[in-house]
Amino acid sequence: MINIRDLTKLYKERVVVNQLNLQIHQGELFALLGQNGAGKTTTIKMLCGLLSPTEGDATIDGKSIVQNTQAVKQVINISPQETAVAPNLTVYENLLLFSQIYGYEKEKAQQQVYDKMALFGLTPHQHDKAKTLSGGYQRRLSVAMALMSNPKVLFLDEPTLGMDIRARNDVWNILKHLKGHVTIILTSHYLEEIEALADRVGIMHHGQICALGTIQQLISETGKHSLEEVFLEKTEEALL
Ligand SMILES: Nc1ncnc2c1ncn2[C@@H]1O[C@H](COP(=O)(O)OP(=O)(O)OP(=O)(O)O)[C@@H](O)[C@H]1O
Repeated sequence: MINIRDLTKLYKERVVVNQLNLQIHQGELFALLGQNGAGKTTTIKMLCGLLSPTEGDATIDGKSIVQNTQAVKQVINISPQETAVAPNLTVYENLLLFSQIYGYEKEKAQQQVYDKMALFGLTPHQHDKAKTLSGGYQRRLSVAMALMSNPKVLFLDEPTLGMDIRARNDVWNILKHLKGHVTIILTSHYLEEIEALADRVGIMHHGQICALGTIQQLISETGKHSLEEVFLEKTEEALL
């Protein structure tokens, strides 16, 4: 579904993503894990067509992110780190706007909005302006909006940042429902989130994937006891 080949990004002379090679399968929930600055968001932005790679390419559903960015944008969607809701529109209006942007007829659009509000527990807040929602509810709305286009591939950059335990649990349950139907690439610093959701994990360090596999594989390959121990070993810096 996603085939990344030698994907590279330089900011001035600084290499931020370094000849990344990775395949992500259809319907898989793939977690990208890495320290601050490892290159996760930059990778996601390139895959979404928001940033041009310096070198390399990737195909999504057979379409090149370099040659065919518009076609890629038709099959993907993203819930970015910075929540992308229109602050002065209500929950209902935000969702309806997105549904209509994606070209759904009014009746179909309204039905989609009601479905997504129910799925995300947003119905009681449908008349609230987005700016009055708590951070956790804004994230829920942002993820719901990303699903309005019924994407084949969904990128979620730290989807549960700032959510309380129940809100996080609700989003996890939604993502578990989507697994197998939508290919999901998720970044998160919460290891328990990755343990709960991910089919496979890629640990990113200095712009490269330094470990790849299921959590069980990573644990048994390294002889460690937990994903946290694996992560700490793989991202350890040499002491000067
Ligand atoms: N527009 C930019 N210009 C210059 N450097 C940038 C730019 N955007 C990101 N960087 C740098 O690229 C590196 C990788 O950033 P990126 O946001 O991809 O990391 P990340 O793994 O997503 O980190 P985090 O976990 O903190 O979100 C960082 O050192 C960052 O400072």
